[in-house]
Amino acid sequence: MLKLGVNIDHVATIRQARGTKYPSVVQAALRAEQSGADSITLHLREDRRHMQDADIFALRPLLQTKMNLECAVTSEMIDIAIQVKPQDVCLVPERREERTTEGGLDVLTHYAKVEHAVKKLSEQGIRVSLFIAPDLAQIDAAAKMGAPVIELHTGTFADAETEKAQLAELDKITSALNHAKAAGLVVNAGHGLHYHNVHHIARLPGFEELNIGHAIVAHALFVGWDHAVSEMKSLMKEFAPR
Ligand SMILES: CC(=O)[C@@H](O)[C@H](O)COP(=O)(O)O
Ligand SMILES: NCC(=O)COP(=O)(O)O
Repeated sequence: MLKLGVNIDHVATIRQARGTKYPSVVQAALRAEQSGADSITLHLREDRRHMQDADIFALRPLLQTKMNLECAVTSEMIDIAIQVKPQDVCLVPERREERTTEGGLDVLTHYAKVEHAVKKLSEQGIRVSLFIAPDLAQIDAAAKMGAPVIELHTGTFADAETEKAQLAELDKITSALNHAKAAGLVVNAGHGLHYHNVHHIARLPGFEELNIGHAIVAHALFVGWDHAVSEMKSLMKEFAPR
């Protein structure tokens, strides 16, 4: 069954806007799990604009499902990940001045560095995922370096302004998914997925998990957190192949 990873970064964004103790990311995570989340995703950015180190350490023993920690390929982040020991670490690209994650991790250009990180985390029993563009050469490099999981960046698909552009991106995602499955990889997807576009991705056979955050946090303002999570889960269930 297609799984939902709920990304709670932007619950922390609201908290950090005022430097308050609320809204609680722990409460958000636990209630997301009760509302159907199969895992909790969080991104510890180098600039700590939303999630803080203390959040990650507090959440780790409390989560009932699993933690998918997203982080850049830096020695600081790899050391933190090894201390926290989440079930999954997803290595992502990061530019300090970006508004959100732009594009996938270029594992071809940074092959040696990423391979080293995959090895270090895997030795600790952490399952490593690489957040990459739907690009066959990137997938081949991910498989070659021994990453067991990839997450396909769906941001270009989500941002497409015409149906033609959206379909072209969907074709790329479909080919990438099939290519990665044939290479024996577990394949996730995420970024920019919303209640109005998730069906295109959920209906493709082969994905293990979709990671969705910003749209759920935004929708929760109007329908409440529990409902926003369960509505996304229901939509995915409705469209996922049986
Ligand atoms: C890696 C990814 O796609 C998401 O975790 C996203 O980065 C959420 O955090 P930002 O919105 O800060 O990019
Ligand atoms: N890896 C993608 C993710 O966790 C959620 O991204 P978004 O839904 O906040 O765009």
